[in-house]
Amino acid sequence: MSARIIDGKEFAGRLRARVAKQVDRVVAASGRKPGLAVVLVGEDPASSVYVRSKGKATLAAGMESFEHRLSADVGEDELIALVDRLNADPAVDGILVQLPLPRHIDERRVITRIDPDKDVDGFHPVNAGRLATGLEGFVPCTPLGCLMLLRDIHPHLAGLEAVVIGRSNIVGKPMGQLLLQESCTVTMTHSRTRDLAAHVRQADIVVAAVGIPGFVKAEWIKPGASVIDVGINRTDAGLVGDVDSAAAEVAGAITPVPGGVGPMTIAVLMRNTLVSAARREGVTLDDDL
Ligand SMILES: Nc1nc(=O)c2c([nH]1)NC[C@@H]1CN(c3ccc(C(=O)N[C@@H](CCC(=O)O)C(=O)O)cc3)C=[N+]21
Repeated sequence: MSARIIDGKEFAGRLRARVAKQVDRVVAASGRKPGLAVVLVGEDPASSVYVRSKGKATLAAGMESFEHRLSADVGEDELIALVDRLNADPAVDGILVQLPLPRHIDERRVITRIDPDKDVDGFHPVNAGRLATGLEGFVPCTPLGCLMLLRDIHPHLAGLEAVVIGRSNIVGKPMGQLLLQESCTVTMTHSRTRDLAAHVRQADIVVAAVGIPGFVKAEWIKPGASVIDVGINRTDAGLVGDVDSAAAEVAGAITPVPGGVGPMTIAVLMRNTLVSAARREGVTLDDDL
């Protein structure tokens, strides 16, 4: 049996189209476009590529893009001052500070400085707390994109066994919260988990976010399970995920790398920016976002 390949790129394209359609409502109500500010410190090539594609997607959705490129040796206080200006700027609905930051900058200080109601990345501890307690806030783009793909495959997620591999604040932890909110039975696994294979074998849903190429073996996957591969690893063989490619022979559905979760991350960023603008302007949006 061969798995259904989940076309994240196509799904993301449709989400972006729904976002673009509703941007007009904010424009009509407020006389301005939703605005996303992206801050890039330094010139890491991969980060530059991501920032460029975020800017392009923002403009394509009919929103305003503000790009701030700072040199790698910028002082922490200067970065904080920029965040303060963006917090105070009424044209800015969303603020994204591209991670990772150079080592001399305290990432937590920068993230916690962002106004939680402009934190379209959902990285601020206030938004993590809102997610954990079921309050309205911003959910990190990658796990929310994964959930959208999973909902498409499983109209009834309740009661399914979900195994999350990886416990980062950016993917693993919020992914676990989202699946729990959907009434899945969630197992959080990580580098210290004993007999990871035994956990994965029980799973109807596997979300892999460890950053190690081919870490999740095909033999671990329960036949027919849905596999979401969050890994984006650059190897000599090109971009590869965290899941062994042979898993596509066992799974019921699986996301490819590239073309799976990555494009969803950017589409959800557009969605979160629109939602932020709508909240700030008192505009109602359709619930197909
Ligand atoms: N504050 C912050 N927010 C982020 O959301 C954030 C970040 N920092 N730092 C870096 C990671 C990485 N990230 C990706 C976005 C899109 C693709 C994507 O579109 N990937 C394409 C391929 C792109 C390629 O060829 O490299 C795909 O998987 O098909 C990948 C990775 C967002 N990140």
